[in-house]
Amino acid sequence: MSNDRVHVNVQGQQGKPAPSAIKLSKTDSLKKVKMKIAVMSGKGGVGKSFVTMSLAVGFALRGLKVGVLDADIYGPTIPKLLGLTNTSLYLDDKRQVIIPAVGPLGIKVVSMDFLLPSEDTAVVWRGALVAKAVDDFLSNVDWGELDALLIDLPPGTGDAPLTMAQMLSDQMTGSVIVTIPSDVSMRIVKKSIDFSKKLKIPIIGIVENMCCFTCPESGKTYNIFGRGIGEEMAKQEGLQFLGRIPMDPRISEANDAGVPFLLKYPDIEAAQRVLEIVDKILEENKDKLSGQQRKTLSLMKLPGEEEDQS
Ligand SMILES: Nc1ncnc2c1ncn2[C@@H]1O[C@H](COP(=O)(O)OP(=O)(O)OP(=O)(O)O)[C@@H](O)[C@H]1O
Repeated sequence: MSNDRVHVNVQGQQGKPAPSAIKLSKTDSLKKVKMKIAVMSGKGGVGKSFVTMSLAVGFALRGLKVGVLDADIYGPTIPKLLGLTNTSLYLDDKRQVIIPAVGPLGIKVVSMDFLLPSEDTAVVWRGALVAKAVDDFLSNVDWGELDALLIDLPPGTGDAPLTMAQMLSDQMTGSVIVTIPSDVSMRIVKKSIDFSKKLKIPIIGIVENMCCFTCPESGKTYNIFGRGIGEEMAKQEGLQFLGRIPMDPRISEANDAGVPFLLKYPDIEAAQRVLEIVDKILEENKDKLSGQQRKTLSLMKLPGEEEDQS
């Protein structure tokens, strides 16, 4: 990587700038990745990164080899959500490629967060530098063989997500659009749909996060932001509605602790909803995963104890 601020560990030596003469191309780097899914949202704070991380964990629980590219350069949160703080990327000096960090269930992760000197450092780059950093990530990371790579795009439809989506558009399998069911958010979702269409990224579907909250004491469900708006919007736009994920304090607690809630609280409703979304995406993309042996991992079992389903 050419920018001074971008440092990686070179064979364990922290802080040494990586050489710029890197050999892979974007196409090479992603060649062995079967499904490339961009996760986007029209506005910040709707849980896009949480959904990205949960889909990654869900795919891994289904036996897929998974990677996550945290392209949310200005607010990278994937490492935190996967308990990968204080982790660095490594450069394979011989092959001149970046080796992703490895999180729970073997999920490979590359994030700008690994390259910042501290958690509180703000990235203040303009679009061109951001594009360069993401291009470096896309071209120089050795993802190896992956069934699914999830790309957490920056929120909105401005300069940063546009630059990244443009760079990726010819490579993408599709996009997943995340929203909350408020009227305001749904108006903004229309922009994401338009954005994806203009960039010719096929839209896999819409996920409604924080759809509702069920009070543990009364069992009563409250639709805090609104009801059914995501599904309605999907219908109007002729898109697949992938599902809704409830709000649950155990999710934020697990997120803050850096433990995927799917692993910590596998039997809560939100976990079932996420796995339903995962299964819909897998069903829709089964042609890309052909040859992949489908596994079902019981959430009550530890990873590795799963049984193959033929
Ligand atoms: N279903 C949920 N239940 C409880 N908490 C949630 C849920 N979804 C997300 N959160 C919490 O909401 C906050 C925002 O989530 P997240 O960082 O994923 O949003 P984002 O859309 O990626 O934000 P930005 O786009 O601004 O980076 C986090 O603290 C996360 O733990």
